[in-house]
Amino acid sequence: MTGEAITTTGLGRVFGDRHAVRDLDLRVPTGQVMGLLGPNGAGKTTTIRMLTTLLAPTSGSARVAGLDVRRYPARARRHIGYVPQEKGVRHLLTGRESAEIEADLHHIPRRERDRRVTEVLDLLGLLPDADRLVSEYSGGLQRRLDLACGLLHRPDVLILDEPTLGLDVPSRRQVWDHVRQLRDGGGTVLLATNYLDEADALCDRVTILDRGREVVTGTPAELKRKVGADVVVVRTRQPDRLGRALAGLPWVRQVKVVDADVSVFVADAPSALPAVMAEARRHDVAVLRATYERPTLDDVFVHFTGHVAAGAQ
Ligand SMILES: Nc1ncnc2c1ncn2[C@@H]1O[C@H](COP(=O)(O)OP(=O)(O)OP(=O)(O)O)[C@@H](O)[C@H]1O
Repeated sequence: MTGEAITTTGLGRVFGDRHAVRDLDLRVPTGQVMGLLGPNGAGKTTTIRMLTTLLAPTSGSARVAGLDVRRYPARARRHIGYVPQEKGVRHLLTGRESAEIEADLHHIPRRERDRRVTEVLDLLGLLPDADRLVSEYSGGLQRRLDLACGLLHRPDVLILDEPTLGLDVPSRRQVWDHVRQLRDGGGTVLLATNYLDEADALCDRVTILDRGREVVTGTPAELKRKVGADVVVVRTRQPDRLGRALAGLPWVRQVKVVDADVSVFVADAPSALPAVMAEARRHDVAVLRATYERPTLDDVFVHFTGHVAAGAQ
């Protein structure tokens, strides 16, 4: 599959007089991980339900793997692996049995089934636990089993709703590693998340939704650049001398001196830091400490939505 794995055009859904999703133009290139971010009620799940053919749009259109989801829902579903927020309870089954049932739902023939089940369990590192009851699984294992089940029919596009909700840090990182592995193997992933560190670590691009509308789309780095500059902060006993030396240099956007700290606003802090240090040396300024700060995706989120993300710790 080449080009765009997911394309929506003016996609919308109304419930009564409430616009859950409005006029959404989403483009997810093949082979990328795309994040859908937004405060609670922003329309992430509604978007995902329309893309996975579970909910009919009230306006616009959506194509997944080149197939219009309204016109060809069954064909589109064959290309989509969907892992919802809450999977059905299957505590009385082993991991392997759960995957087998899922394979049956996809009408995978018996002989092929056993091979595929072993393949996906292996891919997610679940073979050692395959024959234990799911009721004995940790949250992280359960989530990896959900992912495994989403991959059984070898979908081109994987759609995940809050893939690491409620998981501890090591389990979250494991899930991230698996998502990256899928992307590196050529797969496309769309995921909704409330965790901005997750979006930053995992997503090639993100779209922020608010009240059903797209607010902004870009790579995490592009979005951070949109909200502001990086800052190099230098602590020194001669802050005014350093401030004067730096002000007016072409690569310095702004200098602020507060007590012993000189804050230097620049486009890219890691590359500006050595230049700041060189200026300090040239003007005989002794540096006590130098650090830098970059805007985070949390800053981006607040900037564009005016809300703090629900998943922010
Ligand atoms: N079946 C429904 N009937 C009526 N309103 C709905 C329905 N589903 C969603 N909504 C409304 O649509 C809006 C978007 O909801 P949605 O679940 O898509 O948001 P979300 O971004 O996924 O939020 P969360 O992070 O809380 O899951 C909300 O105002 C919600 O109340």
